[in-house]
Amino acid sequence: MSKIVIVYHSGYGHTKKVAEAVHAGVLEAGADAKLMPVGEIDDAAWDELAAADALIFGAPTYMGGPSADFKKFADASSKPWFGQAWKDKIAAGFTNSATMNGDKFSTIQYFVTLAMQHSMIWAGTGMMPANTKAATRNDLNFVGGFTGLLTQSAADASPDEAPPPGDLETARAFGARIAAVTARWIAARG
Ligand SMILES: Cc1cc2nc3c(=O)[nH]c(=O)nc-3n(C[C@H](O)[C@H](O)[C@H](O)COP(=O)(O)O)c2cc1C
Repeated sequence: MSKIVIVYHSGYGHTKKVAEAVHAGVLEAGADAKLMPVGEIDDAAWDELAAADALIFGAPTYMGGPSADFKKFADASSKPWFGQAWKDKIAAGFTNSATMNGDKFSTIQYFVTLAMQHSMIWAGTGMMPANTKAATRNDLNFVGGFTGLLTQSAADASPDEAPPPGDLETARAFGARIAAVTARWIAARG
């Protein structure tokens, strides 16, 4: 069974909701999944990251990039980077923010760069966007991420209210996809 760690930061709980939905999707797809908030990473957690087959990065978009807490984790990952401990693991990422666009892609692009520095294998959403006239807010992939999962939480909504159900369903499907990609990668690797 493949092991997938969702390593994320959430300042106010919205991105945590997304992380939990991604986690549920990974489990539903039959992989072993662990939620790892960046604030709780100790030596044992670094070992778990090194032992995983896939890492899914998650952070809210703050000021057009990943939150500082996530960046602190990324900087600390220079230690496994020295020995290329994450080489050839599957990598994927998600971000949540208040504005529909809000420069979310800068955060996803940062995750891709982080993954490439670690010599990981990036996997995108593999989902078509809901972008027709008939599309509604709770359709799968309404926010329209290809490179990474994008979700939106209204600025005045609590984590109980946002992101909306369609975005959380998209997060579950994303988790299931990354689990499927990881299973294929492991099988091919032998
Ligand atoms: C310091 C700060 C900067 C923010 N910058 C952005 C931004 O650049 N784009 C955006 O769409 N939303 C921005 N927001 C809104 C958050 O992304 C949004 O509230 C998100 O749901 C917070 O997720 P969290 O509850 O997991 O922290 C910002 C919020 C804060 C607190």
